[in-house]
Amino acid sequence: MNEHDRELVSPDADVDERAVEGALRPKSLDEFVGQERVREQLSLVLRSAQRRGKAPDHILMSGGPGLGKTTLAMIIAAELGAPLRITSGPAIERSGDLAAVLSTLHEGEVLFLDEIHRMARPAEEMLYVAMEDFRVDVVVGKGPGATAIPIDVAPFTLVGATTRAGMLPAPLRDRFGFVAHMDFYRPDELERILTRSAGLLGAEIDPDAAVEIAGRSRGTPRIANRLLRRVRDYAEVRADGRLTLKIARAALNLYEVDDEGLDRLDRAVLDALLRRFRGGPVGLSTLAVSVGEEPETVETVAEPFLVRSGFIARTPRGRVATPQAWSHMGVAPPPDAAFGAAALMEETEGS
Ligand SMILES: Nc1ncnc2c1ncn2[C@@H]1O[C@H](COP(=O)(O)OP(=O)(O)OP(=O)(O)O)[C@@H](O)[C@H]1O
Repeated sequence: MNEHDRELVSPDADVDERAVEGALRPKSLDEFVGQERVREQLSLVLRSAQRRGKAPDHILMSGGPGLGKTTLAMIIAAELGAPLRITSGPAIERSGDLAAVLSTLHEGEVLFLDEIHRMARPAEEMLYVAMEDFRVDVVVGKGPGATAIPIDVAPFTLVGATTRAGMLPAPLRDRFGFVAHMDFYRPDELERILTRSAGLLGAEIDPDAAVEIAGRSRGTPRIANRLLRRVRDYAEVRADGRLTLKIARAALNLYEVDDEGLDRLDRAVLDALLRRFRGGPVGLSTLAVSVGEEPETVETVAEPFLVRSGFIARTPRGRVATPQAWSHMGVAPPPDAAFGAAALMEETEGS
């Protein structure tokens, strides 16, 4: 499996793709599809702050990649009519990097800090103070002669994004006034996103083609938009440019993304688990060797979605196929296998 194959259903994006995505981003809360609860809560937070004429509380967004965190941060700034500064945890290696950003913020500015859980520890402590007291203490000198020089920070709103809210230290988490949990999208929401995106790309899409693409998009707008672009390419080269159900199916079958959104690696893992290991339990390394991949690749790339969608269960004795896996792959389970999986899952839940 090469990188290119994998990109199609990966929730992550590289720089080039992010540039393409820019054109498809909703610009206001009204245009933002789905995540109803988050939208409503956020709209209240923003409106009440505007009424009071103050910068809103700091906002934390948690959820997987490609669910719209960056898009929402841009929308927050736009709704407030405030400038937006974007940085990320990995870009802040020292507290000085953060001090440079904080000390140059303008009043009311929105600071978007992506992957906030990956920020260096000393910077994290500086951020607590800035969030609460709008001040940074810059330490000058070393050893006993070191002094902290306080610098005022203009009142700002921090919008932090993380794929792992659990990894944030409690003092940091507690300084956010509002936490938005971003969920995976329902198929009907993805259909709306696809129809809107097709319009922006200047392509005509039939409703049943949108349903088809949505079903294979793993609940993630980024993947939906990516599959849409591939189907559009196919429609332009092999047909008259219209995105019909037939074209959508043909294109996605060509790219080997099946009707559950599984790609070649996902299916290879399931196939080995079912046929070679009779549905498991089997250890991760053994399973990985049998599909010619590193255990880490199977664990981080294929497994999360297979587990999330209920094809694989992790048990103390190894990976086990669920009845859904047998039926999706069209393989008849040996008499003891399906029940073995159910029993092991119960064992896990009970333990
Ligand atoms: N609710 C939505 N409605 C319409 N389009 C959306 C929505 N959410 C995301 N998108 C689209 O999906 C793509 C990815 O969104 P975005 O970059 O905001 O995700 P992200 O959660 O910030 O991902 P990452 O964590 O990888 O940065 C963008 O093109 C965006 O326009």
